[in-house]
Amino acid sequence: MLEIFISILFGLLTLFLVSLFNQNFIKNRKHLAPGPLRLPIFGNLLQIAWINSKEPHVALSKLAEVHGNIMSIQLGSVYSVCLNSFEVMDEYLTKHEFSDRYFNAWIGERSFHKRVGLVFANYPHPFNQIRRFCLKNLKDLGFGKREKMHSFIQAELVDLVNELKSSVKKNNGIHTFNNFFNLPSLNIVWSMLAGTRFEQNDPKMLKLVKMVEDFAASLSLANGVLLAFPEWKDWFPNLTGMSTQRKCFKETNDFFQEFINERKALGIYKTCPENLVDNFLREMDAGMADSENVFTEQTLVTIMSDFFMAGSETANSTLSWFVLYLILNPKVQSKLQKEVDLLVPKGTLPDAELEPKMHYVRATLAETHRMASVVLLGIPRATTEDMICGTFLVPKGTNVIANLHGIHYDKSYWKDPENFRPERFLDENGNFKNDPRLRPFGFGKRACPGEPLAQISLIHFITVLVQNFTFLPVPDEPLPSMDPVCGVTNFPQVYRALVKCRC
Ligand code: HEM
Repeated sequence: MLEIFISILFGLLTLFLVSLFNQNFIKNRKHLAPGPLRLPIFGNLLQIAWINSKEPHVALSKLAEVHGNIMSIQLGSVYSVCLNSFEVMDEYLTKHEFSDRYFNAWIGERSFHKRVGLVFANYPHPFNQIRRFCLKNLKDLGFGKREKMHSFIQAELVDLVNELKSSVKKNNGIHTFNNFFNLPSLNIVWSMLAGTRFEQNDPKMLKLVKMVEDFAASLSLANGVLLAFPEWKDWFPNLTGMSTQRKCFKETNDFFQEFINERKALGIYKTCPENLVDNFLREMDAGMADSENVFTEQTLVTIMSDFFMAGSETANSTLSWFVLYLILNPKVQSKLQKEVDLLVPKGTLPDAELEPKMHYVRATLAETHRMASVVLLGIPRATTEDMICGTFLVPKGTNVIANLHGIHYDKSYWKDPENFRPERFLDENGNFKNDPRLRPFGFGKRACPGEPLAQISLIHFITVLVQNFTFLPVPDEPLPSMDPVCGVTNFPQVYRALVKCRC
């Protein structure tokens, strides 16, 4: 019996060593970027988990200190390259050859198992066509223009202030921040797609909020393993969170399809289109005869889902971090209130002329973006052909990870990255100064198309929040934790605050 056991053990050990040797030395690795030793099956996943299982971006930054800013990482079966400095991201992510997205069977679950939509559209075709359509629509519908945005956002802000006031009144001045900014963030994206907003407590809106929250909750690290082992989604659907996700994808896609059906039945889109969906339906009709037409209903459903997933979670997370930073940095909060009180009369919003004068508000937003780095590792890119980076080969189809958190926490540049210090974005005269190394919205052709919309709405939210409230720690409770909850976006843990109305 013992002999059989020893033979099996010996066999397994030999298999392990052969595989280890093959993975690291036999395959043609000598031209590839350096990286940590790959283990059989898991590649580098175990090392990443060993270094920091809760914050993989921190583990990648640590590994990059040893292996360099262009580093090979084997994520299970997926060969990847991780970029870790501003210089390499600025040089490579702006190139055509780095402008595709990594796509696998897991990612395809949300988009009819096809590369339709915008976020994962194949580069350059149909990406160029779809992106051009989306940008033109954002522009034509007024998103990105301050005056137009003003009217869209106003209603969200009024509701937000009332909601917070009534919550603190009910709870002796205490509010628990848990996805509090989800609803207004979703509503802004919805008004872009649909041309209208939902009223508070509209059952349809509440359903949509729940779907997006369930989806975000399902994006745990256990679920992230599907990036490395997409086939596990069918082998272990419950363990990997795939079952919940499938339900979310179906519900959200059905929701969008229902709206598209309503617009089609209404028929207004043919004569006077009112929103992005109407404009898309027109493109669909115009291209009916063209077999190459990329304007299909599945593409439209996926674009809607893309904007929801990409636009609402990010704004919700940024605002949640912003309030938390204010609680922990009372001096910043009073400086902000001073500037807002001076420039923006109570009950009004900053208009297009005032906004450039709001130096401290803009600096605080920039510092919030830097410190929160809500899209920690970007959205995975892929190379369209073999590329030489420095002296290394990055083969065609490589999954490329951009460690955006790494560039925002680079000690050699920011000096004290762990401190929340908006002043780093002010010049000697107290004027806001942008920093090219602040890259929350990414790089190049695939950079975030929602940036103008996000920036304008965030400035409005910040202004109204400090205009109306002061956020403080809850007396006799430990300070809220800065430890993040990492999924695709980076969230603060649920926290409580003492909220004082400034009315
Ligand atoms: C705080 C707010 C936001 C942050 C930090 C953020 C960040 C990002 C980042 C890092 C990327 C990947 C860029 C790259 O690959 O280089 C991205 C892509 C994208 N974002 Fe945003 N985003 C925000 C808000 C929004 C909003 C409001 C929308 C829509 C209304 C949006 C829609 C998208 C889309 C569609 C893409 C994919 C673009 C493509 O692949 O061509 N985002 N975003």
